[in-house]
Amino acid sequence: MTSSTETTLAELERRAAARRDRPSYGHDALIACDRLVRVFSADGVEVQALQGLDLLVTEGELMALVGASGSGKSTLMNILAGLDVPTAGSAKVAGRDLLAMGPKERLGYRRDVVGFVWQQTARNLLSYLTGIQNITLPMQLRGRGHGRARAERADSLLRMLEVEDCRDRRPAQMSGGQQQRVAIAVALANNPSVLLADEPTGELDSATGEQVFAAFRRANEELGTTIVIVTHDQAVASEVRRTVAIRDGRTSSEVLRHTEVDATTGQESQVAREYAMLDRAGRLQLPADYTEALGMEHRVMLELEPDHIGVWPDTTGKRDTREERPEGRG
Ligand SMILES: Nc1ncnc2c1ncn2[C@@H]1O[C@H](COP(=O)(O)OP(=O)(O)OP(=O)(O)O)[C@@H](O)[C@H]1O
Repeated sequence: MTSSTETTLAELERRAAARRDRPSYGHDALIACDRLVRVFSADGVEVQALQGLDLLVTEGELMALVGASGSGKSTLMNILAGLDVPTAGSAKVAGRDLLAMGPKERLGYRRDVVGFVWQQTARNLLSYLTGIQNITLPMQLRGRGHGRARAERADSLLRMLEVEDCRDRRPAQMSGGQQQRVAIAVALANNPSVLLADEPTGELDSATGEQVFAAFRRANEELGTTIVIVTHDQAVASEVRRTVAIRDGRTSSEVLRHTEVDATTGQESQVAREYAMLDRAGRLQLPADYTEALGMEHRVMLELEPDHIGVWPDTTGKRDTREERPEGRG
């Protein structure tokens, strides 16, 4: 064996060891979806609702999920809510493996780990119970604490979300926005690690939607609850620090926002930047308007630069065609 081969072997061993010791994907995330797949079969036709979706959400985040109709948002939310099981891949929430849970664990997961708020208010609240009864019910079902402690927690949630006046009213006696804020209190009753909301402002006018979003923000800031909101509402999507877009069952891009303070004037401004997603296999989805603008399809040329990677349209085929084209034809 030559010395250069020995070096190569030693180097390979070193790399293999480094790979083994590397922390697993999403080890420090509260929600970790890894190559998540969900296939539905209906009338012999298969629909791939999720096609290898990767998503990491850190504890304490308040983030939005956006995407065209049919892109897979609700499918993902149902999986995270423990209501549906993925076909393949992995999904972990607060250390629970959503593919490995049995029916009993799944029930416990839905009761203790996640809370949800749906678009349809009727799905969130029981019509024959008052606000406070709706909020204490999940605590009662969990069987922890005494009546007074439960009522105290419910009252503090009603106060925090500014709907104390709905305490003794039934849902029909509340406005749509109040119903959604009481629904947030119900979802928070058992102090879940994650609060999931699917189009929670979908049926509300923009001013009311803003109040409901403010209630989510308060829950996130005061209780530290991690919140994922699926929304078509641009106002909601632009007010969170992180918006993840789903396209064709995969996360396709992300917008991150932060506040910058002008050093001279001291004025604050919101800065938003869009990122493309690089999956674990190194695949990158380029925005369709970029690839179309440069006529990129099938193949692109890549070049590694010290601080970036250049992507160029592949001109080989075009040049060949031009060269082969008989004279006088274009
Ligand atoms: N139970 C099901 N059986 C068959 N196909 C389904 C089922 N649920 C969802 N799908 C299909 O999976 C794809 C993703 O649907 P999903 O509801 O997750 O999209 P979405 O992004 O939430 O859309 P919307 O914004 O309209 O709610 C769609 O093509 C949908 O028709």
